[in-house]
Amino acid sequence: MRPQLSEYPPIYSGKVRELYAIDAQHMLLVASDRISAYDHILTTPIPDKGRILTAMSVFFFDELRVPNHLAGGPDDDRIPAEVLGRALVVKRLEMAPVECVARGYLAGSGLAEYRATGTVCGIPLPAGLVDGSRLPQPIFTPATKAALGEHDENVSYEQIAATVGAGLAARLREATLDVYSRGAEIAAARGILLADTKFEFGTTPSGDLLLADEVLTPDSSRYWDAADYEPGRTQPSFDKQIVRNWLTGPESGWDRTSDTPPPPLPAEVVDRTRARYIEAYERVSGLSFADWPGGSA
Ligand SMILES: Nc1ncnc(-c2cnn(Cc3cccc(F)c3)c2)c1Cl
Repeated sequence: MRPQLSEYPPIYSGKVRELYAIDAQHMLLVASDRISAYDHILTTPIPDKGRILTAMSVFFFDELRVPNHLAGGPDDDRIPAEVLGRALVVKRLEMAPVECVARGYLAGSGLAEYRATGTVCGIPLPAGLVDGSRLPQPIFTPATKAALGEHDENVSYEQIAATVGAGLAARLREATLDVYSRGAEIAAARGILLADTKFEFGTTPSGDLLLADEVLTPDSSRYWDAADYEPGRTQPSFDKQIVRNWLTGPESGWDRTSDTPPPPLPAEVVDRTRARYIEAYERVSGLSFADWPGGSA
């Protein structure tokens, strides 16, 4: 008999995820069906988004064989029925206060910093790069965690070393670049470019460094379709472009420069977006989402 979610004290609620306490050593990490766009959490959920992104994290945890915070499988008895398939039992860690970002391509805040300074997080890059340029090799571009609703602040490696110590900073950089490179290689072989990603790591009482949080999902990474890749413009998001186009198109009646919240999404946009998340999972993992726990079936 599975416990009720209400038996677990809530610890933290993020934009699209929640964290609950199971016991002194374990937490429940829950992914919702909420989707955010243009820094707004949309009122319309994408059915199964939480389950699909949980399945993606589990695929990469398993495939990349990285020491990680998982304390059980996706059907662990401690997972309440109402969140089965979109929740994971994880070991409670001492989280490093660093957003560990790896970039293989230039986009977003990295592009903005490059255009202003020719560097990203103090790392000099070749001249002449454009939006979407592939970098000569992936770079570690850490950020400090921002308050809910704020953007993370890119910081230099030296600043991270000053914060967490040279030893842990080196371990974070090495693990970040290793996991990103191997994950990006798997995805690229299946036609999906992981342009960048954000990891979180934590340590156990005995000092082991474990990969935590979500891993190489479309919420923590930029997913681009390799077939549409064309440097020199903003690349379309594999999973969010349908929503972005509708919100900024003539049908939504929404002005993203206004302070008004985005309108609800039409069913067709929701359905196509759900299909894109499933397509991303099945292409990257080679697995069938139909086999994943939870859901109405
Ligand atoms: N294994 C761990 N041990 C200790 N703390 C964390 C931890 C804290 N914060 N976050 C980010 C987050 C993940 C999901 C839902 C949220 F609401 C927030 C993760 C983890 Cl994953």
